[in-house]
Amino acid sequence: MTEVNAQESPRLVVAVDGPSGSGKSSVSKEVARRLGAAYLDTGAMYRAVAWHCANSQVDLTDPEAVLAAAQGIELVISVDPDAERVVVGTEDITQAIREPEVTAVVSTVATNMPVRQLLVERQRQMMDTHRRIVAEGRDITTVVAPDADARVLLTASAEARMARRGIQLGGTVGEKDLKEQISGRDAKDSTVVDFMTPADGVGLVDSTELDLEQTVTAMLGEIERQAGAAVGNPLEGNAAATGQNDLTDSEGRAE
Ligand SMILES: Nc1ncnc2c1ncn2[C@@H]1O[C@H](COP(=O)(O)OP(=O)(O)O)[C@@H](O)[C@H]1O
Ligand SMILES: Nc1ccn([C@H]2C[C@H](O)[C@@H](COP(=O)(O)OP(=O)(O)O)O2)c(=O)n1
Repeated sequence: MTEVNAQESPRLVVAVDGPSGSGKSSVSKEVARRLGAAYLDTGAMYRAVAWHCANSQVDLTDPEAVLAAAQGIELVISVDPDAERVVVGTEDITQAIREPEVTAVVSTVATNMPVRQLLVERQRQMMDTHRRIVAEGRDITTVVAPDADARVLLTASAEARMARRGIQLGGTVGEKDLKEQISGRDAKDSTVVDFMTPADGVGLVDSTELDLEQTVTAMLGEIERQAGAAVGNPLEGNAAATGQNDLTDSEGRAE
């Protein structure tokens, strides 16, 4: 097996969007590992702002207060696909941002347009500092990085997405709550950005009938089709897993 060496490989920017539970995070992380690339979870940034608001008694119904909180946040987010880490100030909130209390309110942050502008700017800055990066979210293919070397919309049926999230949460969440976490949140989020249909030039990967490995393979095929030589050589290498990931700067300061 030949590994991808991030230092020698050409610059590569991959943008991935899709609805909740389509597999963006798990698939993009694995794709980043195999391409010797950094990984940016932009959803974690919206979640961090939501956590920060809740933690500092900011009124989430007041858009200006939420914007002020987003402007003042001291956020550090890792871009190593093997070491997810989100820190606000001195507090590690990697786990806290996945709690249902944050999931329930994050759309309030994500539908605040000035906050979006601010975070989009920070995401672009972070992406600029990495030669090879896979970034995922809802508006990466259309707003954050429309000029990316490869752009992919990852979808799956609502049933498949709900079933996956149910398993991921250990079967602890009832069907009604799952539906709100998946379809309810997507409905709110899609009032400000379209992540259900691919924009012009964006490839589509439908993972409904695929398992995780098959989805990674399909995604890598689509990236190779679009980005060609920038992908490097070859696709089957797993740089990070074999200790060959040459990311010298595994953190991006998002401020
Ligand atoms: N193609 C797939 N087949 C089966 N399970 C999948 C697939 N893609 C992702 N999963 C699982 O579904 C869950 C949700 O995936 P995740 O990557 O968190 O989605 P998203 O980031 O789009 O919300 C995870 O437990 C993940 O392992
Ligand atoms: N680029 C992005 C990324 C996420 N968001 C929003 C949409 C979601 O409700 C939240 C959290 O995103 P995240 O990707 O963590 O959501 P999932 O639970 O994985 O579906 O942020 C966004 O509006 N734009």
